[in-house]
Amino acid sequence: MATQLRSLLSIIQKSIDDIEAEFVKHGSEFPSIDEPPSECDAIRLQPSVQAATALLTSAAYQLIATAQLPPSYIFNSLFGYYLPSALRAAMETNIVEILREAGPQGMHVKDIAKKAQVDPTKLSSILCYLATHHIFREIGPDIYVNNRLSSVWDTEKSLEEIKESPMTKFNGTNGIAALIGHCADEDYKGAGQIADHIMAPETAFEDTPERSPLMTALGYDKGSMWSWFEEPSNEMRLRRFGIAMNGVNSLQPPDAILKGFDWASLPQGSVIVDVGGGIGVSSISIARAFDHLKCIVQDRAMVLKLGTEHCQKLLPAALESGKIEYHEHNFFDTQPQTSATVFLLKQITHDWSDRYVVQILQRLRDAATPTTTLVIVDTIIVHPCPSPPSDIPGANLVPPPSPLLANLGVANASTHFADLSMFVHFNAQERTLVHMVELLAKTGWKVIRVYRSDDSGGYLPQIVATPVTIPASTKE
Ligand SMILES: C[S@@+](CC[C@H](N)C(=O)[O-])C[C@H]1O[C@@H](n2cnc3c(N)ncnc32)[C@H](O)[C@@H]1O
Repeated sequence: MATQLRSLLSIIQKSIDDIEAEFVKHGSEFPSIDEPPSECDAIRLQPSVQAATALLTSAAYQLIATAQLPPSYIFNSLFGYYLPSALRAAMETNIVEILREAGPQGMHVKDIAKKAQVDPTKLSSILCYLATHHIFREIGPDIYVNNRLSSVWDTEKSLEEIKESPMTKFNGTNGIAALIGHCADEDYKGAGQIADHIMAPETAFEDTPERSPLMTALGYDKGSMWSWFEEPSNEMRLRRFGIAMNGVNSLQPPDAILKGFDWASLPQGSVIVDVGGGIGVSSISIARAFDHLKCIVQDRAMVLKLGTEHCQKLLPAALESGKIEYHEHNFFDTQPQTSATVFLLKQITHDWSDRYVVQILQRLRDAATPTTTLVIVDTIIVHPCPSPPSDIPGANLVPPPSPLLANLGVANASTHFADLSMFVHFNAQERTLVHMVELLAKTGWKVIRVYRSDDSGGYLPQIVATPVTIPASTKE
C-alpha cells in the first residue's frame, strides 16, 4: 500500500479545501498561474491561507521526493544550478519587460532575441527551460508570454527607459530583479566554492568575513564583501545590492518589529538602542507607534548619513524632537549607551561567526543595567527532525502532521538558503535557538521569551534576553 503517498496527498487535499474556503468567503477564486497579479493576491497573504499553503507546499515537495525515482530526483536537484543561471539571463536581458510590452498575444523568441540583442537559439533554450519550470508560459512553439511567476521581477519600466539608463534599472523597483541579480551573480559564484572551501586546509575552519567562499570566488584579498563593493568598478553591483536588500526588507510588513516584544509596556522615557540599526527601519516603526519611547540608531558613519535622510523623509518630527537619534558606533567597541532600556540587534548576529557574535553580545552585556532587555531579531533554524521540547516560553513550535518534516521541509527552505548564503558571504550562519541560547549564556544573558514568526512568514522571530551574572568559575 502506498500509505506515505496517500498521507501526503490527504494533507494536500485538506490544505486545498482550507484555501478554497477562504477564497469563497471573499467571493473570489484561487488565481491561475497564467493570470497576471491581481487584487486576490491579498487573500493569499492572510495567515490562515499562508498556513495552509505552507502545509500544501511541504507535502507536495515531499510527495515528489517520495514518488520520483531516486536517480531522477537527484539529477533534478543536481542540475538545479541552471535555474539561477537562466533566471539571471532572463532578468539581465529584460525579457519580462519585453514580454509585458508584447501583451497577451506574446512574442516569438526570434523577435524577443532581436530586442534583447542576444542569440535566438541560446535564448530559446533558456526560456524553454524556465517555462518547463512554470516561469514564463509558452503559448505556441517558441512564443512566450509572462505569467504570474515571471511578473514577480518586472521593473515596470519600458525597455527604452532601461536601455537609456542601465545603471538605474533597479531604482524605484520592488527590489526583486536586483535580488535575482545579486544572488544569481555574486552569491551563486560563491556557492560554487562551498565544497572546495570546506575541504581545503587553508579555508576549512576559517571564520572571518575576509576569507569566505565568496571572496575566493571573486579573487579578492583586500577585505570583505563590503570593501569589495566599494571598489570603483563595482558601483553597479553596490547599487544593485542596496536595492535588493531594501526589497527583501520591504517584503516584511513595515511594522514587523512591533509583532512580538511588548514595546507598549516599557516605562515612559525608555531608551531603545538599535545596534547596527542600518537606516533605522525598526526605530522609525517603534517611534511612530509609541510616543513614550526614544530610539538611538547606531551604525557605521556611511550608513548613518543615509539613515538620517531616510528618517527625514518618513518621520522628520522624530528627528527634530530627538525621539530618534543617529549615532556612529562600531559594535565591537565599548558600548557608550550605559542606561539603555532595550538593546535591539536585528539581523546582525547572522552576519558574523560565533567568535564575533560573542564580542558583540559581550559589549552589550558590559553596558547593560540590571533591568536592560536584549531583543534579538533573526531567523531561527529549525531541524528537519523533531527536537526536544524547550522550557523557554514561546519557543516550541506546533509539530506539523505526519509524515511532514518538523521544519516543513522545502516549504521552509528560505531559512536554510539564508543560512548557506551567510556562510558563503561571511563565513557566518543563521542559528538554532539552542545555539543562540548558548552564545547568550556565555556572555551573561538569559533567554526569557521567544516570539516565533507567524504563519504569514513575513515576521522574523524575536529572542528576548535579560542580564545574568556569570559565576567567575564558569567564565572562559
Ligand atoms: C543586515 S544589516 C541590518 C540592519 C538593521 N538592523 C535592519 O535590520 O534593518 C547589518 C547592519 O550592520 C551594520 N554593521 C556592520 N558592521 C558594523 C559594525 N562593526 N558596527 C556597527 N554596525 C555595523 C551594517 O552597516 C548594516 O547596517
